[in-house]
Amino acid sequence: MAKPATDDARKVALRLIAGLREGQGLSDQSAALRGLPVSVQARAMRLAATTLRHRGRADAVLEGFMSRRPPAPVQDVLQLATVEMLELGGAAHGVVDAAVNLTRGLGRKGQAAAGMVNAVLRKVAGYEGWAALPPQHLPDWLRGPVVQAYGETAVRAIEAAHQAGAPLDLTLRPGAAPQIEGAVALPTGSLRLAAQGQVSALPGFEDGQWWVQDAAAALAVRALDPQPGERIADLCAAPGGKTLQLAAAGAQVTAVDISKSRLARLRENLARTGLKAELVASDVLAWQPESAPDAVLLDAPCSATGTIRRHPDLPFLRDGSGIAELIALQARLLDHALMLLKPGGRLVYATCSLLPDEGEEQILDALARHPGLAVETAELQGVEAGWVSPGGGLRLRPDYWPERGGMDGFYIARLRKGR
Ligand SMILES: C[S@@+](CC[C@H](N)C(=O)[O-])C[C@H]1O[C@@H](n2cnc3c(N)ncnc32)[C@H](O)[C@@H]1O
Repeated sequence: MAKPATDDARKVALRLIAGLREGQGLSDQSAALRGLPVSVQARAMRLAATTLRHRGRADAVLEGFMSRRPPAPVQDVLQLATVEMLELGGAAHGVVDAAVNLTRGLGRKGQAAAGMVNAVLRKVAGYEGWAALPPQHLPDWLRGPVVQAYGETAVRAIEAAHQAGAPLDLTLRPGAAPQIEGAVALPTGSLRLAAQGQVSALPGFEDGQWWVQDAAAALAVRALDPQPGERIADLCAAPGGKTLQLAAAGAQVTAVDISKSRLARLRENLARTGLKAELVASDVLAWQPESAPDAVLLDAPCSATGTIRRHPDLPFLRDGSGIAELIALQARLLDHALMLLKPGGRLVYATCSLLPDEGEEQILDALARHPGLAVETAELQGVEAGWVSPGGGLRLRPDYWPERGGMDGFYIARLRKGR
């Protein structure tokens, strides 16, 4: 008989997956986890995330054993059970029994489908081609432009990186050297851990020696090269990985973000690390500092398509319909940030997107709008020559460093304002 905790985790994982159809991402659904033992929460999250990472492959297997696709909640059960057996090595007997019970719990349609679920999953249990199935494709709205930008072979490698998921990267405070078992120093300076355990239990968390930040994200501040005492505006700052880097370098940081709840997380991060920054809750477009900053970091809101390794729900939540609006907002934010910056000052523009429209193209358009503005190629430790795009910015992709565990997709450009 399956353990009750495992059954609970499956039930919660299915609730989380169903929530995507209501537009709720995995991390938006913490209410579904409230009150459950931590182990069940962790197992449910892992099951839901793994199912989403392999959903397309599970469908490919299931299609071979069904003449018609069942209603969505039944398909969710089939996908979850398929991934549990073929990817996570769950014992067929327990997984199939649990899936049949979960299907029966879906009301009248579920009662009618239980026999089919039982029969199909017994066949799935004997399926032998799982390892050879290609990673699931990006959704069409994203795949098209990304294939156009990087080519089919690169996109397959990006899809493989999404399937593999992400390790845990830490940015160290200058001088910190925490002893974390299994941690490996990356060429760019971040520390990487393969295992995703409880972050707050790792050495150096309590005394703020480091913070969690993907290795690609950490390069935006390195490109800005903050100097002690410089006045730096960190625009779109929360939850603040980059604010912490700027403050740790000794800069006087003003961190601006429109979201009060995200700024509260930034405040917690500052308290834990003992680092200092002035926090401003405001729309960047309405913010006017008393004097022009020496440098600006603009980590603009974007499609976040570079973070699918860590957010496997994203392809199922978005349909690309909001991208044009985001691109227009990024351009307005960039113009405003340039207007605030002192003449001759530097500005780093960053987006965690795979789409050139939110990166390379955005900068080309800004250069055309602002005579005197120039892109500077930042020479950074550990950055490979092939990551520098023809326009001089850094194009980072999830398929880079495959032997090390990849990195988030990012675009980072350092600009110099005319005098
Ligand atoms: C990519 S995230 C920033 C991540 C952050 N820089 C870090 O390193 O942790 C984008 C942020 O932009 C903020 N944002 C979106 N539109 C904004 C606006 N018009 N003014 C200020 N902040 C905005 C969001 O609240 C979100 O926190």
